[in-house]
Amino acid sequence: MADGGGEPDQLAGERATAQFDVDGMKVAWAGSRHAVEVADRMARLVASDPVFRKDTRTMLSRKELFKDTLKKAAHAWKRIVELRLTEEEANLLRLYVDQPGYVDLHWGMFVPAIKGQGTEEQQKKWLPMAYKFQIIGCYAQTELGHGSNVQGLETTATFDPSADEFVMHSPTLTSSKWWPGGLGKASTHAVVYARLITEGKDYGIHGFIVQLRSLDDHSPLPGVTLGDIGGKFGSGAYNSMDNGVLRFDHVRIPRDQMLMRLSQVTREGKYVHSDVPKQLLYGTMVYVRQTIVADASKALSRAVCIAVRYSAIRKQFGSQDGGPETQVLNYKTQQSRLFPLLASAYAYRFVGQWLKWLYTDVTQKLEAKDYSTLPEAHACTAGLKSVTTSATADAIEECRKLCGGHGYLNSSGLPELFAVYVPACTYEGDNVVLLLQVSVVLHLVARFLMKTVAQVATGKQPVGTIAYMGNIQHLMQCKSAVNTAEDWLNPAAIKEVFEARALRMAVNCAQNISKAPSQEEGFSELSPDLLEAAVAHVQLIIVTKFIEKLQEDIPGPGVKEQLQKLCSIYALHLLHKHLGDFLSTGCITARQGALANELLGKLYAQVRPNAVALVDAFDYTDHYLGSVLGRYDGDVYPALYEEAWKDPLNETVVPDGYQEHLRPLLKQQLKLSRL
Ligand SMILES: CCCCCCCCCCCCCCCC(=O)SCCNC(=O)CCNC(=O)[C@H](O)C(C)(C)COP(=O)(O)OP(=O)(O)OC[C@H]1O[C@@H](n2cnc3c(N)ncnc32)[C@H](O)[C@@H]1OP(=O)(O)O
Ligand SMILES: Cc1cc2nc3c(=O)[nH]c(=O)nc-3n(C[C@H](O)[C@H](O)[C@H](O)COP(=O)(O)OP(=O)(O)OC[C@H]3O[C@@H](n4cnc5c(N)ncnc54)[C@H](O)[C@@H]3O)c2cc1C
Repeated sequence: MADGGGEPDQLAGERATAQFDVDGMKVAWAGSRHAVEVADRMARLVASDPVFRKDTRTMLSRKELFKDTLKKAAHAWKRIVELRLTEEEANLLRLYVDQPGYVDLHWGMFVPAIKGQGTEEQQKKWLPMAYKFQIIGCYAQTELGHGSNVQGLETTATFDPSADEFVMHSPTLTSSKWWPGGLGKASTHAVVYARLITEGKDYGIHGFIVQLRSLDDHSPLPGVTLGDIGGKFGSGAYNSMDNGVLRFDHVRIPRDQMLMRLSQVTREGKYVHSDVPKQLLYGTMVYVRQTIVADASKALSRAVCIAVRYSAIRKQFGSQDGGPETQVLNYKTQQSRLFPLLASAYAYRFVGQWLKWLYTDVTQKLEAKDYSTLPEAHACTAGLKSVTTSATADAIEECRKLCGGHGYLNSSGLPELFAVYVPACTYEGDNVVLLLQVSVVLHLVARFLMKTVAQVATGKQPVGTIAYMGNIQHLMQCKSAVNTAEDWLNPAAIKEVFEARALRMAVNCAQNISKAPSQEEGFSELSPDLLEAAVAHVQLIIVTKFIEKLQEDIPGPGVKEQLQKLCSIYALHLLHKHLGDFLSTGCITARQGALANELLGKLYAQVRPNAVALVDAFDYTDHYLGSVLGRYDGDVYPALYEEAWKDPLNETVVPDGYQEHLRPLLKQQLKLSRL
C-alpha cells in the first residue's frame, strides 16, 4: 500500500535478498522437520479459532481476563480431547494459546512433582486423575516470609500416629503460602512443601498432596483459607494467572499423601530415608528451570522478530540531497543493538535443545540409581536459567526501544511480552541466588585444582561442562594468537579465550577467598565477583554449545553459513561487552579486542540482507506474535491506525467524565477570562 508511507512490499523485497534456504533454517531452529510440521499445524489451529483471540486482552478488567483464561483453558482441553492430540501436540497447542494460567502449573509442576517424588503407588493413584483433569493441581512451596531459602519454610506437617494422619498447619502469618500460580482460584489440589515433624523431631522440608477445594462446589475445605494475592505488573500480562495465598488451620490428610519416594513415615511414625539423595526434593525445580531455558529463546525470538520486521518497514531521515528516507534497519547503530539479540535467540535455542538432552540423560541415569550427574544438572539448569532469562528480559525491553514510540503501545505486543516475561528472572529461583549456586561449584573446583595443579594430569579430572577447568596449566598462561579481525572467525580461538576468562575469574576468586579469615566470610565478601565468574562460565557453555551445533550436519543451502555468522556475532558481542574481564585477566590484548569489534561490524553488514528471513525462520503466526509492528505482511500503519479505534476510550467521541470534570473546568476558565 502506498498510502501514508507504509510499504508492505518492503518485506517481500527483504525476503528476496536472503542468501539461504528459509525452510532449512526452520528445521535447524525447530530441531527436525517433524517438529516444524507439528508446530506449524498447532499454531495454525490456534490462530484460526476465534475463542483463542487475544487482541483485546490488555483492555480487559482482571475479572474478565481471568474468566477469559478459564474459557481458553477449557476450550483448549476440549480441542485436545476431540482431536485426540498427542502430548507433543497438546503442549504446543497450549504454548500457542499464549495466555498464562493454572494449566501451566498443573502440567508444568504439579504432575512432574508427583512423577519425581511420588512412589509408584502414589503415581498410579494421582496421575490418572490429573491427566483427565478430574483434579487441578498447583505447586505450593513459597511462603510470605520465605522463597529463596527453601529450608526456612515454616508450614508444618505433624504426624499423628493415633489417626494415621498428618496435620497441616500455618503457625505464623509469614508461613502463609504466597505466590503459587493456579492456587488463588482454580486448583483443587496442591503439592505443598512443609516441615515434616514426627516423634517430636523436625525432619525438614517434604512434599505432601493436599486437597484444597471441594470437588462438588469448589469451595475451600474446612480449615483452608484461600485467595488471590492481587494484581501484578502490566496490563493483561501475568494477571491472567491466579497467584494465590493459602493458610492451613490444622488440616488433616492421610499419611499416604506424603510424597514418599525419597523418604517415608511408617504407620508407627518412624522416619525412614531411602537411598535416594535428598536433593531430589528439588527435582521439580530442575525440570522447570530446564523448560524455562527453552522458553527464553521463544520469548526472545518473538521480540526480535517484531523489532527486525518493523525496523525494515520504519523509515527515518533521507539522504542529504532530499532522497527517500532510510529504513532504520540500515542504521549501523540499529544493527549493533539488534543483531546480537537475533544471534542470542539462536544461541539460546541451541543451548536449550542441549539442556533438554542433558536433563533426559540425567533422568535416565537417576532411574538406574546413578546419581553422579545430578550436581551437573543442577548447576547447568540454575546457571543457564539465570543468564538466559536476565538477558531475555533486557532484550525484550531493548526491542521495545528499537521500535521507537510505537513499541510503547500495547498493540506492538512488546509491553505485554515484557510484563509476562520479566518475572522469569525471579520465579523458579531468583537469578542471583541461582548464580551463587553455580559459583559454589566453580569455587570448589578452582580451589581443588589450585591445590592439585601439579598432579592435575594424574588426579581426578573435572567432567561435563567444567571439564575445561582441568586444562588449568594451559588456560592460566595462554595468550590468544589472534592477529587479524578474520582470525576471530576461528571457533577454536573464541573457545580458548572464553575458557581462559572463565577459569581465571574463578581462580582469582578462589585465591582471594583463601586470604579471608574464614571461607564463609571470604565467600560473602567476594560474592559480587563470584557472580561475574559464574556468568563467564555460563556464557562459555552457551558459546560452546553453539559451536558444537555447527559441527553437526545442517542441511539446506546457506543455512550453516548463516548460523556460523550468528555464532561469531553471539560470542564476539559478549567479548566486546565484557572486554574488561578479558583484558583484566590478560586473555587478550587491547588490539585483539579492537579486532573483534572490527569483525563484528563486518558481520552485521553480512547479516543485514538476511535479517528478515532469519526471523521468518522462527515460523511464528501473526496470532502468536500478537503485534501490529511484527506482522508478516509488513502492513503496519493501517493496522496501527485500526487498532487505536478499538480502545474503550474511543467508544464515545466525547469522553465519560466530560460533564462532571471537563465542562465545568472549561466554563470556569472562560468566566475567569471574561472578568
Ligand atoms: C505444558 C507444559 C508447560 C511447561 C511449562 C513449565 C511451566 C512454566 C510456567 C512457569 C510459571 C512459573 C512457575 C514458577 C514456580 C516457582 O517459582 S516454584 C518455587 C521455586 N523456588 C525456588 O526456586 C527457590 C530457590 N531456592 C532453591 O532452589 C534452593 O533453596 C537453593 C537456593 C538451591 C538453596 O537450597 P538449600 O537447601 O539451602 O541448599 P544448599 O545447602 O545450598 O544445597 C544443598 C545441596 O543441594 C544441592 N542442590 C540445591 N538445589 C538443587 C537442585 N535443584 N537439584 C539438585 N541439587 C540441588 C546443592 O548443590 C547442595 O549440594 P551439596 O553442596 O550438599 O553437594
Ligand atoms: C510470577 C511469579 C510466579 C510464581 N509462582 C510460584 C509458584 O507457582 N509456586 C511457588 O511456590 N512459588 C512461586 N513463585 C515464587 C518464587 O519462586 C519466588 O518469588 C522466588 O523463588 C524468589 O524468592 P523470594 O521472593 O523469596 O525472593 P528473595 O529471596 O526475598 O529475594 C529478594 C532479594 O534478595 C536477594 N537474595 C536472597 N537471598 C540471597 C542470598 N543468599 N545472597 C544474595 N542475595 C540474596 C535476591 O537476589 C533478591 O534481590 C512465583 C513468583 C512469581 C514472581
